[in-house]
Amino acid sequence: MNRTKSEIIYKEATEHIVGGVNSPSRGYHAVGGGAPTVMDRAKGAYFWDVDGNKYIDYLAAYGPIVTGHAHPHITKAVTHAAETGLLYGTPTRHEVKFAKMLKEAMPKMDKVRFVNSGTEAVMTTIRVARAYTNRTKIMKFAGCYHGHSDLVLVAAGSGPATLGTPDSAGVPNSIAKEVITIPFNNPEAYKEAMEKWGHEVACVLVEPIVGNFGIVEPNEGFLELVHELAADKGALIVYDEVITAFRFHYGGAQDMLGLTPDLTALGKVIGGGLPIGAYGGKQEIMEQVAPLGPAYQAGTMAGNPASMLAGIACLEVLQTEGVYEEMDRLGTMLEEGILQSAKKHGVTLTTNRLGGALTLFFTDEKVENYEQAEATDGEVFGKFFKLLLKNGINIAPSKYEAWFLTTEHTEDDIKETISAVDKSFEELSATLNS
Ligand SMILES: Cc1ncc(COP(=O)(O)O)c(C=O)c1O
Ligand SMILES: NCC(=O)CCC(=O)O
Repeated sequence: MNRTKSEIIYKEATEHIVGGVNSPSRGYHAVGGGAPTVMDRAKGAYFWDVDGNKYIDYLAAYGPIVTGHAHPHITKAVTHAAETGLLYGTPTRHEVKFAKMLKEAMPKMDKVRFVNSGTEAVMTTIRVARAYTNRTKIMKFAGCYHGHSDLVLVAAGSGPATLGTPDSAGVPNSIAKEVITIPFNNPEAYKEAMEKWGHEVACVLVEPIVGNFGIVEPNEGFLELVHELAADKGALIVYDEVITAFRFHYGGAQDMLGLTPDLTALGKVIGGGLPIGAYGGKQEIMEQVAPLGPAYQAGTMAGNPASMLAGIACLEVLQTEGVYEEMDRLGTMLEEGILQSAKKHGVTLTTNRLGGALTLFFTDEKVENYEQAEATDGEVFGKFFKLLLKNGINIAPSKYEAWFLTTEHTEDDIKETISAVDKSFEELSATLNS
């Protein structure tokens, strides 16, 4: 595969953009280095890079592209936004329509507010929880990524983990001291931490289904315990549904799990590919937010017509009968095909999957917390990533991320992917055995 143009453009990028990328996750440092693939265009389930190579895409831009690239219904909505004014700085009908749609899909939220990224959404839920409880500490689970605001860059998995700097420089110790981090799926550690700190905790921040050290579901009863003890101690529960909302079904993980957080952060899918975030929750808590209450949050771009119209269009596509069932069917097929191929080539592999989201871990252990994900073989993952790319499959360059299916992937794409994986495993086991 010729990647010359990617290499030239990346080299030029490094001269002008710090690290050559606009988000560290996009670099190939965690997969053995080299120039990241520079993509030229995308349509449906496919990418074409600047050298003309075609890929089946499972990155889905780290989750948002659930209806595939350049979906015609979303393209039409964005075109309409461009033609009628991209940014008003005034209320619009679109934001009201979209807020109603979100609330219908996630009925446990009484009120919402739109922002521009998942980072902003989570950051604000914390501020609101602190304002409401008049407490400062927060509790989070190790390896869960909640964006790059100061408080949540402590023991953050995903991108920061691949850099080996889980605690970012520039985050003062005084802030890190406000964060209590505990292992996911560990009831004893949670009980202990709640016993010790619970009365000082403003909120417990949870990815109800983890997406940032791979896809990891909560063990039976774990989230219920998280809710119960938080309520006992007067701490709020904040669900970070930036990845999970509208990924597994039409609505949030909270509705699938039958649990009610006090506040919810949203992002990714709800923007249909444009920048977005949102947060929402119980009326009484949301009334802390300005202009009604003392917790300030604002945004020049917040609720902009383009993101609203793209988000509405994306949810309209997701309302199509059977789309989630089909992603689950194809996800199952993909997982089974990959596992069979791993077995055939003697590759040690464990998979975690929910619907159309799948993570491959190079280990024979079950992965249900960050420590276990961290212990999986990153070097083998890096080799596999490069082989897969060469064989026409694009996934995230990190062992902590998921493969995301979209409504545009077909059974033929899955078959082609399984063949590419098979070829990659064959080549991988040859290198490992040589
Ligand atoms: C669970 C979760 N929360 C928050 C974020 C931050 O969102 P953004 O990158 O839009 O700021 C991410 C993703 O990157 C995420 O996966
Ligand atoms: N799961 C982690 C991400 O989605 C991060 C994307 C980014 O920061 O570029």
